[in-house]
Amino acid sequence: MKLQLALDLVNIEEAKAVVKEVEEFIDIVEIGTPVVINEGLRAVKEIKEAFPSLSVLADLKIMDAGAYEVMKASEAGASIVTVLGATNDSTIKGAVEEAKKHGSEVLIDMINVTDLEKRAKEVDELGVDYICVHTGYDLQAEGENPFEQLQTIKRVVKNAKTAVAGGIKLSTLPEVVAAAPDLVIVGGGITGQEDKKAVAKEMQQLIREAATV
Ligand SMILES: O=C([C@H](O)CO)[C@H](O)[C@H](O)COP(=O)(O)O
Repeated sequence: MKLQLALDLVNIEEAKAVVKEVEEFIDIVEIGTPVVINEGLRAVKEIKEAFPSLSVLADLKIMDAGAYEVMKASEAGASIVTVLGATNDSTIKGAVEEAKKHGSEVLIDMINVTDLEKRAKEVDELGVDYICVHTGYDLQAEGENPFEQLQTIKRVVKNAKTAVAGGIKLSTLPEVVAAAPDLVIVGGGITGQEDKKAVAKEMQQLIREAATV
């Protein structure tokens, strides 16, 4: 089980400062969609150059032009690129094929997919690397979380790795790790804390303990 730090509400310099603080406790740095909108793929490139031992995920939330956008993100240094599960199979297949050429991976974000079980089974047959349940900011604000959805994908996904994102905090992490996803994605649960290092350290500990049970 890996820990991914999601950086969403920062510029490149702020992103570097946060990663520097917690780098020893995380496996993957996510350049979040708002950062890509503000800074472009330069953010992926600069973070990868500054922290070569960490994997970088580009949260492009691709909906079309899968191959082209995966190519650009991979060239910038992304090891993982996100594509929306709500899009069509052609876009996903194009993204997967292109990622293979670059040695990168595709994470399918199932945000707002209405029939999660059906779509997860379909997407799982397309050779994707990760299937991720995700409660976005706007639904988090309405009190939703991705924990029940995680149980669903754990039950039906047979090939891909599973991931979970959306408002995960230190207090809710035990419930998440108990479901044994392959990847736990945390943004505000680390970046919004005063002592980011201490929180990231505790999160890594919980994840490691769960992996040895
Ligand atoms: O993908 C995300 C969101 O859509 C904004 O881009 C976040 O990275 C993801 O939700 C994780 O962040 P937190 O919810 O703050 O943990």
